[in-house]
This record gives sequence, structure tokens and C-alpha cells, in this order.
Amino acid sequence: MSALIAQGLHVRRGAREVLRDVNLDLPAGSITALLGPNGGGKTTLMRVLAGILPPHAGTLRAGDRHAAGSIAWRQQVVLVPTGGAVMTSEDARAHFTFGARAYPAWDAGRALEAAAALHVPLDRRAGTLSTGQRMGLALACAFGCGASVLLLDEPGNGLDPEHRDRLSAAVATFAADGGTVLLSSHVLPEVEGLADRAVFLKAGEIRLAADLDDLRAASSTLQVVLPDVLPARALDELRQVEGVRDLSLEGRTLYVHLGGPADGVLAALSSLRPLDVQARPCPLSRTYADLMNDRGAA
Ligand SMILES: Nc1ncnc2c1ncn2[C@@H]1O[C@H](COP(=O)(O)OP(=O)(O)OP(=O)(O)O)[C@@H](O)[C@H]1O
Repeated sequence: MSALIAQGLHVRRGAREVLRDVNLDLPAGSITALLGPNGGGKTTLMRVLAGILPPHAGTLRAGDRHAAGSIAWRQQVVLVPTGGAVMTSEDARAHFTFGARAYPAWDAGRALEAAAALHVPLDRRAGTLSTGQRMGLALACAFGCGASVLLLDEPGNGLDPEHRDRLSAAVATFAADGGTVLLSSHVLPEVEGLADRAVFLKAGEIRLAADLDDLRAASSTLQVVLPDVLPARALDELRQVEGVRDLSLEGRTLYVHLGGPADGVLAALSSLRPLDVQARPCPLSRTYADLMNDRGAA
């Protein structure tokens, strides 16, 4: 079931189109990573989904609920911007009191739980908190507000490694309870362990939206230890084998990046009498690099 569907979104900033025909489907209970280079349009997309920035074209639907931008929409689809938006002259308790008034489904227990997990001091004005503590407070409010969809814009920014782990645990629990998360990040290994889907956005266009399991299954890297250093001609021949996306050689170890089944390249390699062949799933960073450099990916 979809928690949020966007169709044909276009956004212009001045003369520039910064989102182009963006279609997005966030399944309920899923964690989707929103990935892409600086300036690719991630924050803009999140602001549109949150109902803060009206698109120039396109539609948004969240279940059978409310017009995008309405108060009811904003109570259900909540954005935590980079750095966290907090009331600098108020402490955490005042934020929670405000949350209880503004959000009909406010869950005080969940907000306090998240604040404790993220080590947010409850009695200090938000303006005096550190970057990470401020982000923790913004996240505690988001987890407490009873929204069905959370849009987290680089939520790990400013958090130390321990707090990043706690944030990941809180996000995973939110999704396991049926909540839906769209999370932008530039830290790919972290996202890889947390998200179940990824959307790659570059220059305002979605280049790929896929389940991470499907991406892992669709591409892999073979690590091949050869008895001798491979001549350049043999390397060129391997490059032509169907399914081979890229090759690199480090001494006698050959790395073959595959975008499909390994059968063809294994057959081609057999004449080289490899000493060892190991297949590893392709890391997300590789798919990211391929897509962002227009080399194509699974
Ligand atoms: N208020 C604005 N006025 C004009 N252009 C803007 C405005 N906000 C964003 N842009 C432009 O829109 C494009 C997308 O910006 P956006 O902030 O959405 O990117 P991003 O993917 O979130 O980047 P980052 O990873 O650096 O946070 C950029 O070229 C940016 O310069």
C-alpha cells in the first residue's frame, strides 16, 4: 500500500527547472533513501512533499487524505529540515507542549523516548544546544507528532557515530510500526544498512527508484586472483564480455563489476586459470557512482 504518491512534479526556481517530472511512490512501512549530488533537488522535493512548497505542476496523494499543503496534510507528512527546525528560546519540554497542541495524534511517550535515546537535554533553551542536540530535539518532535510519513533531510548531520546509530534504530522502529520514511543522505554505507529502497535524484530528475535487495541481486563484483599479471589485450577482451560493466586490475587481482549474470565472464576467465574467484554484492556507492556518471546501472 502506498503511503504517499507524487506524480509529474515540476518545480521552477527563477528560470531554472529544479524538479522535472518527478514520480515517487513511498510504500507504507518502508524506509526510502533519497540520494543524489549537492543541488540535485532533494530538499526541494522534500519541501514539495511536505506541502510547504507548491509545485508548478503535478499531484500529490497520501492515502485518501487531505489536499497537499492543508493543515491535515502537514500533520501527517512532516519534514525535519537539515539541522532541525527548533524554537531557539524554548526548551524541549515547551516544544513537546506545543507539539501536543499542534498535532492531534501527539505521542508524548514516543517524543520523550526519542529525546532520551538521542540524549537531548530537556530543560535547556534550544538556542543553547549543540548542533547534534538540536537535531535530536527536532527528531524527537518528529517521532512524537504522530505523522504517518516522515521526511528527514540529512538527519545524521551533526550527530556523532553513537547518536547516528540511535537515530537509525529510532527510524527502523518507526517503520516497523508502519510509519513511512524518506531520508536524504550523502553517507551511503549508513543508508545501505537502514533503507529498503533508494531513489536517485540528479539535476531534478529521478534516475532510478529501486529496492536495495533488487539492486544487490542485479549487480555484483567478482574478485579474481590470477596466476600472472594480465596483459592489456586480455583485459580489453574481457571488457567486451556481455554483462561486464567495468574492470580494474590491482597487481594480479582483477575486479570485474557486473551488471547481470556472471556466466559469460566466468567462462571467459576460465582460460586464464584463476587461483581464486569470489563474488560480492555491489555496494550502493558503486550503483550511485554509475548513475551519477551516466554509466547506467541495474
Ligand atoms: N530558494 C531558491 N531559489 C533559487 N534556487 C534555489 C532555491 N532553493 C534551491 N534552489 C536551487 O535548486 C536546486 C536544488 O536545490 P536543493 O536544495 O533541492 O538540492 P539538494 O539536492 O537538497 O542539495 P544538497 O545535497 O546540497 O542539500 C539547486 O540548484 C539550488 O541552487
